Amino acid sequence: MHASPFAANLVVPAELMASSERALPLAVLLQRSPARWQLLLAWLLSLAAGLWLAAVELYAGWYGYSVRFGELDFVISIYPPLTIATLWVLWFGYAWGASLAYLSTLLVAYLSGLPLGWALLFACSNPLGLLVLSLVYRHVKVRYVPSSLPAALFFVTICFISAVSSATGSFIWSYSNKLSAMGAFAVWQGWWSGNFLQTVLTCGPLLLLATPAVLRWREQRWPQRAAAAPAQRWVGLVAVFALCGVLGFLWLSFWLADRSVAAQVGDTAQAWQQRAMLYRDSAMAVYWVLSVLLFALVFLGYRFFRQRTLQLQQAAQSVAFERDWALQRQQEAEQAHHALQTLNRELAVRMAEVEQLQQQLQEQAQRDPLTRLYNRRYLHERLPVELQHAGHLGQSLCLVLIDLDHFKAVNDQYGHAMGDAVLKSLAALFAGRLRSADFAVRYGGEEFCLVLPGCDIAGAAACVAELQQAYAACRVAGDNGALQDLRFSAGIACYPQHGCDEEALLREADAALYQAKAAGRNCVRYRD
Ligand SMILES: Nc1nc2c(ncn2[C@@H]2O[C@H](COP(=O)(O)OP(=O)(O)OP(=O)(O)O)[C@@H](O)[C@H]2O)c(=O)[nH]1
Repeated sequence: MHASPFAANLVVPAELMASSERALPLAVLLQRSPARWQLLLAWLLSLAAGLWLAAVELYAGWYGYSVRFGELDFVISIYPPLTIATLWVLWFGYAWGASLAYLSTLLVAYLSGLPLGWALLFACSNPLGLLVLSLVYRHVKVRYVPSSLPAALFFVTICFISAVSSATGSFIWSYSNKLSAMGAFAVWQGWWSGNFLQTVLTCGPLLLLATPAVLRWREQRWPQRAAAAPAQRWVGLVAVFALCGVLGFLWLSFWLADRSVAAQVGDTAQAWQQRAMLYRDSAMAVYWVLSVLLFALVFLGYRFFRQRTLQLQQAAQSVAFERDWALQRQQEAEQAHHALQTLNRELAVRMAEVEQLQQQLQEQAQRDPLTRLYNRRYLHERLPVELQHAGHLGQSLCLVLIDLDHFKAVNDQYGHAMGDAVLKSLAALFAGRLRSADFAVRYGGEEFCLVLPGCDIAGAAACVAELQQAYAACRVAGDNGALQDLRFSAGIACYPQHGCDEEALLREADAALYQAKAAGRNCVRYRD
């Protein structure tokens, strides 16, 4: 039995392995197992660590590195809870990391004096950026561990898109803190660049170092089923999302720069100078963002078409494999068919041989070997059938017993060979003179029996008389001389008048034969 191996042939190349493991649902916390407490404890410790680090920053009054970008001073903000939340998103799923990011940001914002309403809104910014990250990694087949160059480049790209997405929070911050447009622009630039650099520089190494151990720990407690096939439409969605984000980024960059100068300085020459400088600085930022975007789109497109190409190649391979497999099966079937035909032919030959042997055996069982006449067994088989047939047709049937006269003397005088020859010559006479419906049987040593269906006594007597004449005319030659004028006596019994069965008829014919012998031989007798 051949199993189609084409399914086994569909091996996904290593580089197309599912990028992120399937998310661990929050519902695992409801399962009755010690592992849920470990997980909850780990999550709470992560939250506490993030909050503690954020609080340290808050009270130390240090939010990141100050840099000068052209004429603009801004702080590349560092926000520790973001690193922890990103790792939770990638290792355990969006819900774990997003909830952690939201709660820590909410607390930090509230502690730093933001009104609760604004804080609740503001805390959505990082989960928004993480959503982009999570969506991309769940639906594009790239490993999130940056262990190879493509994976690392993809990681940097996605971190950038995620950072730009989450930087929307900077406007809420600026607005709620009543910062000028110029200040908002600086906060925003610092937010996304800090977010981006922090994620790449802290999460990247941590993912490389700790992912195997974390996943082993997770796998032991919550073994995963096979990852679902990624939906290709998400690739397009993510690309559109990124494009919209960056186009928004460009528009905001110029709008803020323009507004800041127009609002603060007015339409003077100094204002125009400041405006030109801001445009130049923004253009630089735009240049870098566009470069990254271009790279991201090219990379995403490359990955997408590579995946599609590989899938097509695999499909073509499996079709070719399936076709070869089917051809092979067909060849095997043809070979089997030929072998079967040869066997059938051999079987037919053997069957014919067996039939021939059976016929020979049957002949041997029914014939006398010396005279080739039927034997007594045949008479017992055939006579009842002939009697039944005669009864159906209302016809008569004669049975004649023949015994050679003085045959012993032949043997004694000329030898057994001559005796055999005499027996054979009489048998030949029967074969030549009887009708096709009649048959002759060698009944005993020198005794013969004739069965003549449809024949009455007169007909039988005439037949016997002809045979006696012919026999007398026979000349049988042997080594010791030749014999002529051979004689036999006969007794006739006729169905139905002398009997209706084999035994009665044989008895009657034997009695008649006895009478013929008694009457001097070379004659025929029957009862009228
Ligand atoms: N050569 C030869 N002789 C046979 C065969 N079967 C029987 N005999 C001989 O046939 C002879 C029969 O002799 P008997 O029964 O005395 O009969 P008979 O000499 O013909 O005398 P009647 O029948 O009275 O005329 C015996 O000598 C048998 O040996 C045979 O197959 N071949």
